[in-house]
Amino acid sequence: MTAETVMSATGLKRDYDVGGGLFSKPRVLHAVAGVDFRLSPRKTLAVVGESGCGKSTLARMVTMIEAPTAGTLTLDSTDMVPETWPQLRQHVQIVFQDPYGSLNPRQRVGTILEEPLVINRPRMSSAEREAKAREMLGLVGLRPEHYDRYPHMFSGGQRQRIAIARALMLDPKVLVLDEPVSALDLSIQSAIINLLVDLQDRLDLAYLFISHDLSVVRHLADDVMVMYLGRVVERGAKEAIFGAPQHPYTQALLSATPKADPTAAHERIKLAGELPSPFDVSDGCPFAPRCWKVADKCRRERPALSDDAHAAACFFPGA
Ligand SMILES: Nc1ncnc2c1ncn2[C@@H]1O[C@H](COP(=O)(O)OP(=O)(O)OP(=O)(O)O)[C@@H](O)[C@H]1O
Repeated sequence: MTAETVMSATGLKRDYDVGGGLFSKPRVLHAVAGVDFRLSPRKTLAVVGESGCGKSTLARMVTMIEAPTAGTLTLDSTDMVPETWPQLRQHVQIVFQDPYGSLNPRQRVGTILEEPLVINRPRMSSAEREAKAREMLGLVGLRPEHYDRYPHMFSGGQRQRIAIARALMLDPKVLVLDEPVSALDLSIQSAIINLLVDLQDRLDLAYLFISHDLSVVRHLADDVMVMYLGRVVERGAKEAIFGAPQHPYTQALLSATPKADPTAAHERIKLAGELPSPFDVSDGCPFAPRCWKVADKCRRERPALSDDAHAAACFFPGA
């Protein structure tokens, strides 16, 4: 691993036993089915894909809420296993989609911000905690008097700023941003995205940015990982993914996103059918049932993802 990798995953898997009763065995659902990635300081890796592709499961493993079924996760070369979670957790913080549900309505902003310090920095004095909370309020663009207010007194965008400030209280290395602007009005989204860009720069943060919205990813990402049914089907630098998508699934996702240049020719690819049941994944390519390029080989064999900087798990990549 290079010194420039803050977090890495190798062969990461998470299975769930689903169903099962008196007369039937539970079935195994492969929510994340072998994912590799590297995250560098000051960089943003975007994870994109439809609902159900495994993004939230990945976020739960990375934030040490759930252990992987198989594979390894490391933070600064230390394995992230239940024994090391207590010492590593403070370095990986998460910002959720819903700024209304993620803040305790009965607590003042100051209390909300200081809670992680009360738990993780027991020797810090209350004056030091307050100073840190006020510093973070300023950093996210809020005012000192907001310290004493309650969440209901803020707009959605301001609440998300509070959630971001709380995530920064322990000086993390990695922020997991789980659809952080999806619940906000369009006009507020760009202000929050600009804030995230500014904070990354100032605080040397690495972002794992989970989103189904490619137009947001276009603004924030350095690298992009496209997931489908628990697997990475394409990954590469943002410019490569947006400029020359190789996997038919990525092409379909992109064709449904407004273009940076609205005058450019642009044909929308309609995907046939819904995301299939995660139980019905065959030995072949998981995307085969919805793919317009499908050939016999795709139904029999699963295409691998190469180690190339820009790679697509497809037998017929490209236009
Ligand atoms: N605790 C669980 N028990 C059983 N199945 C689960 C559990 N958590 C997730 N799954 C299943 O794993 C698959 C991936 O789910 P996940 O929530 O990670 O996807 P997602 O891409 O984050 O979707 P969304 O954007 O809707 O949250 C889905 O088929 C889901 O039903």
